[in-house]
Amino acid sequence: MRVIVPFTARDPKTRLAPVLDADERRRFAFAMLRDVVDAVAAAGGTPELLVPGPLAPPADDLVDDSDADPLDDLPRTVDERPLTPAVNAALSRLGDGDVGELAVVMADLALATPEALARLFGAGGDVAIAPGRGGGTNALVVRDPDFRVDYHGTSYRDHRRIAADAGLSVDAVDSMRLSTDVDEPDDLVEVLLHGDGRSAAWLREAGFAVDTGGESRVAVRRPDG
Ligand SMILES: Nc1nc2c(ncn2[C@@H]2O[C@H](COP(=O)(O)OP(=O)(O)OP(=O)(O)O)[C@@H](O)[C@H]2O)c(=O)[nH]1
Ligand SMILES: C[C@H](OP(=O)(O)O)C(=O)O
Repeated sequence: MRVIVPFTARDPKTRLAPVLDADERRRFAFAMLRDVVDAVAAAGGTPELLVPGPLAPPADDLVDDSDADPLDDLPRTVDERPLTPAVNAALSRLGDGDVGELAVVMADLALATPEALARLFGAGGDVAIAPGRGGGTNALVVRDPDFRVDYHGTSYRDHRRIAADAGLSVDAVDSMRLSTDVDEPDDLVEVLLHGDGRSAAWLREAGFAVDTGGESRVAVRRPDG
């Protein structure tokens, strides 16, 4: 399965600005991207980056010199357009030659595991969707050239409608790990609680910890932040 991973390092993760400065958001975005690329490859997928320009990954965030960067030598398509037209251009390869299916997996799925992704890749339907909490579309598999994406807002609902209008079947994949995209400060607690990759390690290194201190809902704290 070829797996497109859209990623931008241009002022990424702005909704995390209340807790991370611009350089930190960029580093954390790369840590999540590396986790996602590792999980996609371990699930048997072939990751390809979809980026708006050249990438300059922060090498000093790797654990040590022997820590191979999963981004090295990864195939990448550069498309300066916004997310939706860039992904649709990538999906237009469907039906060419031997490209019978393509997956799109967002780079902010810090909890994605090989098992969860393998379940998505093996799901049925002309379109298989892993919804995000709040109505987004965190990952999908497309097997029909008539399907097009329309991201942002309640894109899960929009994608179901687009598929229905084209007469395509949809399989929804119920997965806590794929439904957790890391957008808001509250999402960081999920990474600390359930993550065991570079993203969780990066947050701990940056001083974040789970805060159970009397709130009705658990949060994160960063004593020096
Ligand atoms: N290639 C490409 N990827 C993008 C673009 N915008 C967002 N992405 C990626 O799409 C995925 C979902 O991004 P969002 O969470 O919607 O946006 P974000 O820019 O990361 O975060 P916010 O600034 O908080 O909205 C992430 O993997 C992003 O890196 C874009 O314009 N081009
Ligand atoms: C990609 C987009 O992400 P969001 O903007 O909802 O985080 C979506 O799920 O449609």
